Amino acid sequence: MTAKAPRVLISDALSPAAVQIFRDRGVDVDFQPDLGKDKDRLAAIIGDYDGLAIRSATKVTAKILENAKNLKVIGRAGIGVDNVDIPAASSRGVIVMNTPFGNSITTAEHAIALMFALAREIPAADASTQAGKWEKNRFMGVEITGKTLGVIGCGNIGAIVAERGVGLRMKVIAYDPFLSPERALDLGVEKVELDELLQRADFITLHTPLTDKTRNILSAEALAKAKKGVRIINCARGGLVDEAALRAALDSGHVAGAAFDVFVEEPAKDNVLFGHPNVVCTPHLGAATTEAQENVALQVAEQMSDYLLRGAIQNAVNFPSITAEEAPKLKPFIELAEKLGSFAGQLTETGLKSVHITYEGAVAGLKVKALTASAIAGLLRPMLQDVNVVSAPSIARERGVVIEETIREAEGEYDALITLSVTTDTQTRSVAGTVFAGGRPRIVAIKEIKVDAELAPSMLYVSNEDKPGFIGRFASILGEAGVNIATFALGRDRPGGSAIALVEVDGVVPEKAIAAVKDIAGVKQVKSLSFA
Ligand SMILES: NC(=O)c1ccc[n+]([C@@H]2O[C@H](COP(=O)([O-])OP(=O)(O)OC[C@H]3O[C@@H](n4cnc5c(N)ncnc54)[C@H](O)[C@@H]3O)[C@@H](O)[C@H]2O)c1
Ligand SMILES: O=C(O)CC[C@@H](O)C(=O)O
Repeated sequence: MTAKAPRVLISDALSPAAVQIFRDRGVDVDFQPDLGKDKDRLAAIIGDYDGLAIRSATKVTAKILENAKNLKVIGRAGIGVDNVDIPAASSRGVIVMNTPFGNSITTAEHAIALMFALAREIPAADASTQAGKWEKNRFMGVEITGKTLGVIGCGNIGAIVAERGVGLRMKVIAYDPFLSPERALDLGVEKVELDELLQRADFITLHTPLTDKTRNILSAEALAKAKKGVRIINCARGGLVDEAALRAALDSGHVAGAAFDVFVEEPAKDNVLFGHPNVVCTPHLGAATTEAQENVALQVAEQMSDYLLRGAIQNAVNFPSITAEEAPKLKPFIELAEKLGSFAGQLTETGLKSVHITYEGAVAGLKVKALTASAIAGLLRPMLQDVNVVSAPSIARERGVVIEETIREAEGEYDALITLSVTTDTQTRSVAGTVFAGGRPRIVAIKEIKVDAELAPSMLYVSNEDKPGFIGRFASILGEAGVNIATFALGRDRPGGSAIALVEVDGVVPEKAIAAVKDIAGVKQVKSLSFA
């Protein structure tokens, strides 16, 4: 039987190149470029799709996600993912990926274009000339050469703008707390604090994401500190500049001009900046070139197909990246991590406090974040419904569970070992496993007692005092209950000490038989486990 092709909905105006990529890769694609504007219709049909490819018009809200019963991945053909409710997507296990570089050059070029438009009043001069006015004396511009360009946010796009600024013989200064001195040197920019940038810049260009820290980074107070006659360009996100305060600063002449591609409210139909003679506006065109749109459309279609067809994760904002080459190597360890988590989760009866996962040997070189997420998903699944590898870490964090990882060389007899220690209100329990040849995960220690067992769909776990007679009595209880024992793994810390048994059984062990096992002298805990 051939597997059903995954279905992807494109709900914004992506380049048709994306449609072709999906088709070539064997993904069933539905291209509805205007759907993003119709949230009710989107909510009505989203349940039919495994993937959703968007630009900025589609708003993926928690409500849309509630209806997205089959959704596995959202792909943003572009950079900003502020139109996606990431926590809601994560808690539903939906991967959200973007294309961080495909439109950077284009957007940087738009910022430079707007800088020239401001410096030489090109839009107003164009309108006047085409109106037959020939106002040669009205439009007196400023030269850019030798001026100071202040870049706020020197990441992908800011760095390209900075380099172009240096090429234009400008003095470039940058404010970005995460810009290293080495990178600043490489780019030929001077790293400064925000206040210094405000005091020195003739042009300010913004290139940060919109966060709680950057919202209104150019507030009324900041604008007041800026050099008189400054010109401001925003091609990043609406909300980085206080629009009303900027209008006041333009009206007073303190700010000489502003060029905005992005606005607090979009589509911007009626903005406080509109109508000012020294303001230039474009309708969020930063990424609007044929080249950039092809780049991001191709990239998002490739990334989404890779995930849906091969499990590879690239540029996800809510999960570590896994390449198509890594995916098959990780697979058996993901299964192992999830089973170790499930083992601990099924035995956990009191509140979880912390989880410590140690990766030893070959497994330490793999994407341990993905393995940790799998272990946490396995751990939480017996307690919570609908938890998966994407949502598990955030659910655990929300519940105050501390998650720690240790990565080290192999210390014992296994080339690769994962040890999961779970601390609850009452105890710490550890379980360790490895992957044997053929990719089969096996448990090799429980509570530091050596065992060797595969985790089968139906199992019984028993911990007891190591005393003669236990095995005979145990086997006859199961025999009397008509339960067949498939495999039997035993371990103990020392003769007469603590012992454990992991027993694979065919079918379900009746409660009565479990109660009878509990009554065997020296038995401390008996639990039916399922690893379906
Ligand atoms: N207009 C458009 O069409 C368009 C197109 C693409 C990207 N964008 C937007 O451009 C912005 C930049 O994109 P990018 O790809 O360069 O992002 P990026 O993540 O590569 O760079 C952002 C930079 O901002 C810095 N930063 C973060 N917080 C800061 C703070 N408080 N103060 C100063 N700097 C801070 C970061 O250190 C980083 O270097 C984003 O908001 C993105 O959504 C707009
Ligand atoms: O898709 C667009 O046109 C805008 C893209 C831009 O805002 C981005 O963040 O990549």
